[in-house]
Amino acid sequence: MPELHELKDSAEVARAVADFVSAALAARVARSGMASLAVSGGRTPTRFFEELSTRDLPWDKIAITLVDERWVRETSDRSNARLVRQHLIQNKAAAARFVPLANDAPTPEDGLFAVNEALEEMSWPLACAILGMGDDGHTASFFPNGDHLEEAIDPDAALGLIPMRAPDAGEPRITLTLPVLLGADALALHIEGEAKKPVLDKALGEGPATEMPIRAVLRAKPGLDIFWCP
Ligand SMILES: O=C1O[C@H](COP(=O)(O)O)[C@@H](O)[C@H](O)[C@H]1O
Repeated sequence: MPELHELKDSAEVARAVADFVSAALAARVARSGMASLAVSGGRTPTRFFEELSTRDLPWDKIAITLVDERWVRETSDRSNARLVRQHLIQNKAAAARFVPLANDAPTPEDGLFAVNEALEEMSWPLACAILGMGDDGHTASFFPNGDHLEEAIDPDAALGLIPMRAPDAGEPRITLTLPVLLGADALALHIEGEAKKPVLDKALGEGPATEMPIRAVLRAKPGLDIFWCP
């Protein structure tokens, strides 16, 4: 069963997730001298990003990337990188190195090589990864009916980063794959709002992971920490 942390409100969740991330980053820097964090985009993480950005951490030894990205320019308000720059790479965390998952190439396929090269400069495996979840049960860019979904949620996936297109994904996407996320020292799911609880309950039930891809994570990591508030 997952470890469900039910918090009062968004501010409490932000503090709890920031505590979780800070502990993982501090432990890894103490052990290895540097650490990497992968965060989600979307609407949920803003407050958590702002809280984390104020924490006393050795930010100059920390690299931050995303678990997934929409293939748009950073000027777009759909850009997850834009969200990270505006709300996380601020305050004390301004000293961290941010490695975006998108570039100016016209498609994720065209940009993949350069993104992989940039990611290689980070320390691996991740010290921490924070996932979100959409109302359709997608996480990262593991979308139902995604053209590379089966490859992305294969625990033995050969690639760590792959493009993804799906009918409900909006833009073309790029996403870290399941084994990269599972390899993190600390992995958690951060969700907020009454509407997400029944989605989570359904995901914890039976059914194919391709229908609700968050199941791939819940099943591979049964003790997953889940942070939620109404
Ligand atoms: O498109 C995305 O959506 C999910 C969930 O976002 P939310 O707006 O419901 O919080 C997010 O985790 C993912 O990173 C993002 O690309």
